[in-house]
Amino acid sequence: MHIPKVLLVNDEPSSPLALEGLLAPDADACGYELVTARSGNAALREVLRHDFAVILLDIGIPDMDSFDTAAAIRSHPRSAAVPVIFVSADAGEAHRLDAYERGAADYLCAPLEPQVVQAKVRTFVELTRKHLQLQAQAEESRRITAELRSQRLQDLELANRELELEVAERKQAEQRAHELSTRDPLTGLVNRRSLIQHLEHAVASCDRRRSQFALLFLDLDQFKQVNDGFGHDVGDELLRQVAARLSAAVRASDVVARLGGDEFVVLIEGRAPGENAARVARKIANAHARPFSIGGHRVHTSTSIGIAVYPQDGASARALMKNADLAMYRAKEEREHPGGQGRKGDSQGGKGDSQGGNIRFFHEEMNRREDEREQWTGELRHALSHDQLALVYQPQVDLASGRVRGVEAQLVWHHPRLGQIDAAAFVPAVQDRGLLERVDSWVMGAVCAQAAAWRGGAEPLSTARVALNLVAPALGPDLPARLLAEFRRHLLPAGAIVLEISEALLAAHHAAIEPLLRQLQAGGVLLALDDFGHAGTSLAACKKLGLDILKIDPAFVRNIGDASGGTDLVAAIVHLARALAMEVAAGGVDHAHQLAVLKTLGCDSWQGALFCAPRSAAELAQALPGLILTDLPEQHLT
Ligand SMILES: Nc1nc2c(ncn2[C@@H]2O[C@H](COP(=O)(O)OP(=O)(O)OP(=O)(O)O)[C@@H](O)[C@H]2O)c(=O)[nH]1
Repeated sequence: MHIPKVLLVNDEPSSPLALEGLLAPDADACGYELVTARSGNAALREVLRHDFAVILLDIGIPDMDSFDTAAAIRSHPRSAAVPVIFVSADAGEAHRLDAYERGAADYLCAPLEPQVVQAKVRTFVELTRKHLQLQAQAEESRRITAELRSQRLQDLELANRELELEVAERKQAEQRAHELSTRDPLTGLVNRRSLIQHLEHAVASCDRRRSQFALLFLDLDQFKQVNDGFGHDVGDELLRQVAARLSAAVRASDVVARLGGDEFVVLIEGRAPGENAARVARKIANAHARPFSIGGHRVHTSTSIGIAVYPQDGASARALMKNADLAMYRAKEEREHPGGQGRKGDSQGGKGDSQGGNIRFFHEEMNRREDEREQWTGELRHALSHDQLALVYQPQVDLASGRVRGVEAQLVWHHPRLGQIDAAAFVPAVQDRGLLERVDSWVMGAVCAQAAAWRGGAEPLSTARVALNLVAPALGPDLPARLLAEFRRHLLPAGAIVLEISEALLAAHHAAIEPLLRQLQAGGVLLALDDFGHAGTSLAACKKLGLDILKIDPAFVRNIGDASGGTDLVAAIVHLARALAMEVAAGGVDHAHQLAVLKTLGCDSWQGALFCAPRSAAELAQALPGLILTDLPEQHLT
């Protein structure tokens, strides 16, 4: 704490007015400091240097008049408020009054009474101390106020920063929520919901401007196999890379969306959208021709693309999507069943084959076909539950012995309107895989039951193996279990049942099918490759899969003897099948000369109208004995 000072202006320490000796003991006791000046000028210098509690001014100081000194002290702002006590040997009233008028706080006359002087000085010292205390307190409260203000400012700044941060976070969260609601999380493309909005916007703007836009609907081919073969992560990465290639193939203004699974949509606005769409579709298909490199794997894929143009191919966003989807579906069918009857798209729809995919434009005809398909599907569902399905059997004859070696069961439908129709007439129109699998279950049950019934009867059916065909487009993973359950339920011996597998099914699902085939063979079911030569299956694949029987496509049999080398082709097939230790059977044998050639080539068995058209089980059992003895054209068999 600041120590109060007292200035003694006194020229002569030994004079009767000498103040030092008088105040020194009191200064020590009361805690103040004495400063002495021996002249008026010295006093002024001290005043400029220190703050004093009180000044005791001896009137008889040298070099300046005491009153002038007092006036000089009072005139300076630093010392104006310091009380000045005059000390004088002159106790005259006039002198005293003069001193008070010049601002003296007190006037002391000799002889000085020490206690009085000390008491007066102490009072001013005490006042100064109080004043200093108050000043210190005021200073402290100013400091606290300043600190509080600064603290408050800091708090405010902090609160402000926190608020700004919260606002930014909220904005980010809103942005994220917006992206989540409009973007597909896997690929970052526009999602289905957002695409619908883009479409509706495009519809409105085209209506206003009387313009057009095109929609490309894409679906990857055999994507499931990528998941099954390489794992879901590779499937995900393929989807991401496909998304990137799609985005790279279109302009920035075009919208690329992922609907889900392996389905994508591209929306193309601007001039000549139809032509543009075809060009973009080719570009996209070509972009799929290059393999994708994923985690050390080279993954091949292709895409089926359907194109619909607004407004001619659909009067609303929804209708356009449906029709582009339909066109895509046709493109896929065309790819999976090239030249397939009933599955081939309409010739007016327009199609394009690029290496990495198949492209089709929508045409109204497709809708008509779709309606037909729906009708077939509904009627087949009804047929299944109303006993309208049946099996007919065509014998398969051993070429060497002429005896019936087996029968092929064929599915027919006693249609209430159309009469009896073959499976080929309706199966391609039914897209409901689940329904087709239910039909297959029925076929498996009926064939096994019939085979078991014949087993208990007369030759040759009691030893004939019964072949069956499936209608579902793929062998489901549970198929072996379903077929073997029927097989065992009817106590059939190994080799009693032959499963005929189409080439198309084998080609499309080669990797996944192998363990299923092994399971069937292990359970005693023989396996035949149906209609060989139809879809270009390699014999190496047959060998790898260990198939038992190879059935030559009737189309090749029909060409036996023609000028284009049909016989040579059949000869080559028989030869190769022999080299692979497979049994060879021929289907669709309608003429005796075909049979003669097949025998010469070393074919094992045959079936066809030449011997017997497909018949119901009962009719066949009745007809067989006579057929074996009488109908074979022996002259052609030698
Ligand atoms: N990896 C991955 N697979 C998915 C995703 N969403 C759906 N899938 C799978 O994608 C497959 C799509 O089915 P489909 O289109 O019928 O399969 P596909 O093999 O391409 O058949 P086609 O289109 O007839 O050629 C199914 O196996 C789904 O499980 C996904 O986000 N990631």
